[in-house]
Amino acid sequence: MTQGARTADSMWTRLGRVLSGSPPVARLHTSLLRHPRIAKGRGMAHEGWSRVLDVCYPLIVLVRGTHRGATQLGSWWIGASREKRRLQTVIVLTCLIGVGVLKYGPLLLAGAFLAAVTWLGRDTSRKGADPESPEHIARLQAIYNGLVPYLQNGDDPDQHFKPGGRYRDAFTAWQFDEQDRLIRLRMDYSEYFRDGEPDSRSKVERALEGKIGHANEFLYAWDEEGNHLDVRILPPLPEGVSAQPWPVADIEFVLGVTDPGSASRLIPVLVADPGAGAPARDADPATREKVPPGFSMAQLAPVIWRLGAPGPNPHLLLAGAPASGKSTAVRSLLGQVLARGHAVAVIDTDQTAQYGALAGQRNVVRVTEDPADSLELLDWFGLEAERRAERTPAATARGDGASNFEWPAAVRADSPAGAGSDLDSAVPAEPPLWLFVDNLPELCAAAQRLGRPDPQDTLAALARKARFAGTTLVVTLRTDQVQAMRPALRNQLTTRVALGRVDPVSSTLLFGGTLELGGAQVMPPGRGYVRVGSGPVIRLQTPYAPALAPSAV
Ligand SMILES: Nc1ncnc2c1ncn2[C@@H]1O[C@H](COP(=O)(O)OP(=O)(O)OP(=O)(O)O)[C@@H](O)[C@H]1O
Repeated sequence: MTQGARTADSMWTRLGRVLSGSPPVARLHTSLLRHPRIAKGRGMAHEGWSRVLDVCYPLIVLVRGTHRGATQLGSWWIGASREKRRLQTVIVLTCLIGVGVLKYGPLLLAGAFLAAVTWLGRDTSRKGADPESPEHIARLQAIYNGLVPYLQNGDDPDQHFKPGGRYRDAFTAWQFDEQDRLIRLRMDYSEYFRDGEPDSRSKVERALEGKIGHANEFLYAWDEEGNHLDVRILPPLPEGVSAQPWPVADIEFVLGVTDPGSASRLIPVLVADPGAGAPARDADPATREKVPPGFSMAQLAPVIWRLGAPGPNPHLLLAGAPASGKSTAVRSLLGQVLARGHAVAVIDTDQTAQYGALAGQRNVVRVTEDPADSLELLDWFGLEAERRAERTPAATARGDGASNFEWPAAVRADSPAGAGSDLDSAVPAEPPLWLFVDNLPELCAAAQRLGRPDPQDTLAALARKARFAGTTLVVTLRTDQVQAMRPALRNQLTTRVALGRVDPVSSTLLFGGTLELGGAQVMPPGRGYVRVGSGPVIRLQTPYAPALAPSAV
């Protein structure tokens, strides 16, 4: 805030205090101040007054300097003895006259006077004071104080964190956004702090979240070599985004939306206004022109999963906490896949009947819930991928005949023969084929119960072949089950999504590095993180996709 604005503010505050002496006047005063026109007028008056003060600032400095000089001269005159005063006055006057009679003497004297009064008139009110605003100082100091119990170390020669210390002893950089929210904080800590131990880090991260606010999301970058912690505090991503026809290329699939800074482009997205009820799932390009009531069109950053021919990241691993939105994300993807005429097979060993509405739809090869049927479908998929890999790759990759393709009755669940017989029969010209496995550990447990080999080996082999067969795998599981997953399969599923909170171990397995994610104790459904191939880890909000007929997705 400029000095002018501060002065104007205190003027209004004083006036308010005088006026608000008695309750009725106080009420009138408050309601007057809150009146939109008066508030606007006050804002304009503040602005105008601070501009006037800014323009007149040099004059103010000169007047203040002259005044301070005159005051100092006055006190010298009163304090000095008569003889001393006389002698010093004669010396100074002689010097001034001597300089004044020189060629450029008057100019020199005027310059010296200006320099002296400018120096005397300088703003000394904040000399040595912290340049941050008092509100920011209070917030940063509160965060510092909250970290002291976890980061103080008696052996630290720099004593970055100590009771009674100042936030500047440890914090090296911070940033507030236009809404005055802290969005970045960088700090140094003792070299003796055990930053390699997840437990120690976790305590610091939870303390930071407690002090900065659980409503935010946090990205932590621990620099173990340099003993620095860089924290990024991110605002919530937009909610109310539902599955809709995304304006993207045919080889692109939208996994959700992210921060504008994390995407290379923005696209128009229909967003439900808060409290508008169910998201507009059935919005189509025509309604984009005319936004339905309760919705607005926003330019949002999409998370794009690009599937080329063959693509570098053709398989997706979707991990998430219970009820974090895994099946919903799968449904959103299924809708996009089917809308492009691709074929899908779904294994839902969870038996949640989430995908029941898909059975019998065009290009839905089969939806299985029964473990034996699921394993059979997996076997068929393996043979089919092998057969496709041996056939003309170009035809498969292009998806020639995708829209007119008829699946043989043998593999369709809605046909009488579809319950398992002859699944390995040959299939003619083909659209790209997808296999969705919702809840992989359930399928593994079922295979074990039936005395069958671990499906993870089959899936890993399938994933390797799939690059040349035009097939794509999408596998979901709970985040805490990522550790138990076979690396051979995990390494093949290079597009990674984690919904909900992610513990440090799973985060490292899914996203690598020392990046740690934290934030709200309860994240909204569909909120998480994503990394496509070797790209950066970015935030993700998946679209809402209710279990309806996929033709409307
Ligand atoms: N992107 C989203 N926007 C709004 N609501 C969502 C979103 N994703 C999921 N939900 C809601 O969250 C709830 C749980 O979703 P879902 O069943 O997809 O989670 P899940 O992780 O598959 O659950 P489970 O662990 O039981 O398999 C549902 O009520 C769903 O409607």
